[in-house]
Amino acid sequence: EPAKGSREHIAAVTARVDAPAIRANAARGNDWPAYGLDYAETRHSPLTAINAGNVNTLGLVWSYNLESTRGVEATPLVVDGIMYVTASWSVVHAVDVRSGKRLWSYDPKVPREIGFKGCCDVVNRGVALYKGKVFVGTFDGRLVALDAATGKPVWEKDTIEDRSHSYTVTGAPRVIKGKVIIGNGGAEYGVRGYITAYDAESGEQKWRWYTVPGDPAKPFEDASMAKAAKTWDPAGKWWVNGGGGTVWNSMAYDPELNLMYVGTGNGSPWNHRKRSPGGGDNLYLASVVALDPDTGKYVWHYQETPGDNWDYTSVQDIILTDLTLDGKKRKVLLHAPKNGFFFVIDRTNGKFISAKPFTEVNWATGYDKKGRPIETPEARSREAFDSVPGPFGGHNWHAMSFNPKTGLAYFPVQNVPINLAEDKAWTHNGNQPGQPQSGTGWNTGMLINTQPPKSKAFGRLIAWDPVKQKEAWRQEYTSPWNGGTLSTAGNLVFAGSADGRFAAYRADTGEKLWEAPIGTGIIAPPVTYQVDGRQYVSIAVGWGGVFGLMQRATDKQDNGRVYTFALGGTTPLPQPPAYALGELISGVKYDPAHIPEGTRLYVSHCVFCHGVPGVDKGGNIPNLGYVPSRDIENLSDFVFNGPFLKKGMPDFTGKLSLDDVDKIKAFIQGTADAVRPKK
Ligand SMILES: O=C(O)c1cc(C(=O)O)c2c(n1)C(=O)C(=O)c1cc(C(=O)O)[nH]c1-2
Ligand SMILES: [Ca+2]
Repeated sequence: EPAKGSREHIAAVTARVDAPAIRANAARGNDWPAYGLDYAETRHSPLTAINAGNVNTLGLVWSYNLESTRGVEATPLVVDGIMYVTASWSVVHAVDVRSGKRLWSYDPKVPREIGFKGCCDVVNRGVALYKGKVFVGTFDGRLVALDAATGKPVWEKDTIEDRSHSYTVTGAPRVIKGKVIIGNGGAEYGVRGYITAYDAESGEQKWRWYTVPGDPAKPFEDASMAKAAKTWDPAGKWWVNGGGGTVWNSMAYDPELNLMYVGTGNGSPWNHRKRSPGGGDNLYLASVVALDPDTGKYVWHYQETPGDNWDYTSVQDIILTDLTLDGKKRKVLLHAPKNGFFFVIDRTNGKFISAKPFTEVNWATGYDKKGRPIETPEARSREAFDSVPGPFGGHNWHAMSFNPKTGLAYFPVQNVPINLAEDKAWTHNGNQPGQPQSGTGWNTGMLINTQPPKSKAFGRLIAWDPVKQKEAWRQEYTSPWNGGTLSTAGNLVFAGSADGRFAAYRADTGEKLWEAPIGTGIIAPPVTYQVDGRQYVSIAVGWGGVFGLMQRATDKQDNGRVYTFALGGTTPLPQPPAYALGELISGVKYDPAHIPEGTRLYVSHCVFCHGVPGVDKGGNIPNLGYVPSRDIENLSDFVFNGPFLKKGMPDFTGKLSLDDVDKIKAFIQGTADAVRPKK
């Protein structure tokens, strides 16, 4: 017997992680060997040692510093006490659960200068584990296989077929039938979505499936693309910008049906009229698609948001389960995408069963019997529309779990108010292949927040009954953007929140039973597992993601950390340092006549990282209302080849003029002046 935590031990226990082991573990719950725990991605653990009766004695065992200052979104994987977790910039850490100490770490050395190529922070949602190898998709689009015992790279593949466009990888790979499967992101900048399978052993590419058709003047890759092209209008030249449909988060697999399921992303540009002037559903955007995992061949799809116009990605977690509906047992999939409706779909054939709103919704009143949304007249307004849910989703990537005993799905629900109006001047310019990818502003074909949004911000944790299609309970949060969930057979739901609390709730009633004040905002989902007969709960913490770039709900902020809890744990919680906002800027000279144009420039180049000056309070990226006033006076020093290129800020040389910068300054100081409390 090699010593626990030794290379021999790690090699032996990780070598055993294969399909039968992952399936057997789903019933025992000793390990957490795959992203959603099992292929059905239920995130429901059968462990009961920690339960509703004793969770109040849960305490910290150890915390581990991820040395990360940006968003941490990873689901840690654990096999016999060996944990694999990722931090920002796709850095992988192997941690010994028995000691809380580092075994190894691996930094894929993503060039920090490309940070701006991602819409939504330099995050990573975790690794896949299979037969002794750990697989990570890196922010710059590589898929790297590491030796699980040593952290040394075994093979590496470039998954990006066109580097003139801003593709990034933030999602966790999955391993299905010996193939590592990974998609990518970039639909805020103009890319064509696809998903690729590589042989886990050799890295050889096995298949690739595109989610949207390419240039119709060229041969289509397969029949699914020819079929999809009929739902797009060539007058929109969607292929120039790529069309979107990125697969940046969810996958699930049904071994009996031999089908894998992927969720696809929004249209690129967002604006449907710009993308496809004659209308059309624009397949396979915002859909759940079933593929043959052996060949990558399209089998069926169900499109949740036809003709997407609101960044309504359908990449949210997909959960496979069986439900008794009208007295019949049905193989279904459960899905709560950004668009605010909870879907129950027949996973054998993609047939729509039901959809009901799980949150406030104003773009559609419901779904008809065929599974098409009934849109409200204002939903496609050119002038202005605060879509609810907003583009950050009624539910984003934050993990959902499903407890078959309570019959409830648990996930965080929210609204982030955003106003959308058509950018009438938008053209394909600036995003042509071969030209420098702009990436210096979202390429949406929309004016975003040039008019102040009126919808309300909120966040809550809900339990949803997919049979009744009804909320069973809720817990209100203090803000949007909260952590994903873990469900356990101990009648518990665990989840963290934006305001830095990690809590356990009764799964059947929602009553809060336990809480740990972590301090730092939480977005990632917890996991649970058993080591040497003791049950643990772990959560990776690190504020960030798209909302976390510009806003936060805490006054404390620490590096990324993994926290591990067990019954009777007595380690004191680390106290994160306080986060203090600076003074509101003042005295920067400007011409008020510049404010309207400055607003347009600011919202198209700055707002999605820096937020609204003096209104948002700054997240991981400073709010420009609260930096030293002289930095705004000297704004061009930061905008053109500035000091933050190494942190991922773009260089706006050639994209903005000195005049433009003056107008942006006017907007920043003007907005700060407008919100300054009157004496
Ligand atoms: O369309 C895309 O390709 C794409 C990619 C990503 C991503 O890769 O993180 C996000 C989004 N869209 C998106 O719309 C979104 O709200 C979002 C939030 C986050 C995050 O990690 O916090 N990523 C993304
Ligand atoms: Ca998106």
